Amino acid sequence: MEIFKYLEKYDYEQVVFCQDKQSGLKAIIAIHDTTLGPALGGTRMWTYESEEAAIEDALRLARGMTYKNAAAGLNLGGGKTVIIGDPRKDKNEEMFRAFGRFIQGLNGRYITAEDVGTTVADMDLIHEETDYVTGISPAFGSSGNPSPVTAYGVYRGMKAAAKAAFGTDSLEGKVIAVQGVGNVAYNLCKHLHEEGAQLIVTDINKEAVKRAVEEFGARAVEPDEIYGVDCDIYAPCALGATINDDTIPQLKAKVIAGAANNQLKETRHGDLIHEMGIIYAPDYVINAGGVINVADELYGYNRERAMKKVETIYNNIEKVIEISKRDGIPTYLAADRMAEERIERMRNSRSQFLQNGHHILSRRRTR
Ligand SMILES: NC(=O)C1=CN([C@@H]2O[C@H](COP(=O)(O)OP(=O)(O)OC[C@H]3O[C@@H](n4cnc5c(N)ncnc54)[C@H](O)[C@@H]3O)[C@@H](O)[C@H]2O)C=CC1
Ligand SMILES: CC(C)CC(=O)C(=O)O
Repeated sequence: MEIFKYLEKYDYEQVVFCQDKQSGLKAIIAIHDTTLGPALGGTRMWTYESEEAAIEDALRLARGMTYKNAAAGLNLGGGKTVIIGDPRKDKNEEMFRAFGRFIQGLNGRYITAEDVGTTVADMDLIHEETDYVTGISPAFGSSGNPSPVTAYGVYRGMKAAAKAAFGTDSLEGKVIAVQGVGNVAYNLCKHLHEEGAQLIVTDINKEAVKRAVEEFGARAVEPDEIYGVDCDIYAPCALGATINDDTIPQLKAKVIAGAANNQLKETRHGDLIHEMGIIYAPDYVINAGGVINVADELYGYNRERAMKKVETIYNNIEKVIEISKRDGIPTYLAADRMAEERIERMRNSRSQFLQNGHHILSRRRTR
């Protein structure tokens, strides 16, 4: 991988490699763009096939956060961390504390939170070493686990996309195929079940599938069968790149709306589904609920205020679909334009985020 060529192509600011032999920490912090403010994005722990795959994931996810935070109207830039390792076997206290010290060393340019493979308990360990972490336990005046709020935002965004496709935002009786029933999708399924949707689920974790079958009356299918099932809505809620050359020909859904980051393998796959008449709710617009929620901590967490902002996801999905129809462009492009326009507007009045010795997070303890 020609790293600087890649960084230049998408204009990344900084990549930090963190190594701590004692704890086994191997982490990559990618900071994409801090025009709007410090980079906020979660930490993913995953067993990557190669170091190159881990670097690529960190970079793609960090850029996604720049667009997510901008489109959500947050005054935050985009960054993300990946920790290389198996979250079921390789975690230890020293690892997250060492990672916390690396974050502290960035002096506020990057703020972390949960993502796949990390939990509130992990964030609490990071918090032992740095204030630049969100999604820690509510006992610290924090917002806790972001997944239920992400799920609520996805549910609202899915309704907005359904309205454009079916003429009503009611999901009653709609058949929804959910890929991955982890932290976010479990909570999403709860909302969908309560509204009377019929669920088809899959996961590589059999326990997660069993829970969805038992609690929501979902029908279970094998992981590779989910793309081709007869359904109204496909909700990708596992990992990225599931909308690709292999899966697109199998899709029967009229709407794609789910929580996963980086759902399109390549942008041309967004063009393809647009040509097929599928309404795609852009990933970083629909799954912004979690980051909106944790970002509220920067003002002293207020759940009511955070949830009010999460509600705007419905309008943002409507807006993106409107722009797509008006300009005859795919929704992913409409979302990119919306985010880029906001960053450009702010670029004129702000340069790189600079720490001024008094970070906004320092307010959290005083309330
Ligand atoms: N947790 C949050 O608040 C947010 C999460 N996201 C994204 O949403 C997605 C889900 O996140 P979480 O629910 O937190 O993660 P999670 O790890 O709790 O859930 C993911 C689930 O997908 C399953 N899975 C993995 N590969 C699979 C495959 N090939 N087929 C079927 N199932 C598979 C896993 O077994 C797991 O149950 C991720 O892409 C994440 O980056 C985005 C925004 C916020
Ligand atoms: C989990 C969120 C709090 C932040 C994030 O990394 C995301 O939205 O993907």
